[in-house]
Amino acid sequence: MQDLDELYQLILQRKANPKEGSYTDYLFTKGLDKILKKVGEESTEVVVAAKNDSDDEFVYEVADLAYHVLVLMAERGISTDQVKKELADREGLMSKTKERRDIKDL
Ligand SMILES: N=c1c2ncn([C@@H]3O[C@H](COP(=O)(O)OP(=O)(O)OP(=O)(O)O)[C@@H](O)[C@H]3O)c2ncn1[C@@H]1O[C@H](COP(=O)(O)O)[C@@H](O)[C@H]1O
Repeated sequence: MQDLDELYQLILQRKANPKEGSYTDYLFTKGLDKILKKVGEESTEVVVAAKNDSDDEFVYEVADLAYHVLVLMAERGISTDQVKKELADREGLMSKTKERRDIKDL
């Protein structure tokens, strides 16, 4: 069982200690442009899979995209905690916006 935080930590470990035969290491060695290309490709694959009937294929492509986004975050030096904080801040902001919308709709 591997959650996104554990996967991110493993990706950071690969960045700090390159491992022979590791695909993550291969991406870091190739650099930012290669990682961006993969994120672009995997995003398109998610869009295509979402239009098809297979949930398994869709889940597979979302997992591929999640992995490549985590590699991109590690390359850019952004932690999962920073994204979680952004989402948490947004939660407060969104509920305030909703309150304002509800008041306007009265
Ligand atoms: N979650 C993933 C993961 N998801 C996708 N991929 C790789 O992403 C690639 C996507 O397939 P593509 O056909 O698009 O790419 P490709 O033809 O293999 O490679 P390119 O030449 O296009 O770059 C595959 O090679 C997958 O193995 C992943 N590689 C590694 N992980 C995890 O990352 C961790 C570290 O793994 P290693 O880096 O292999 O040690 C482990 O927990 C792994 O499970």
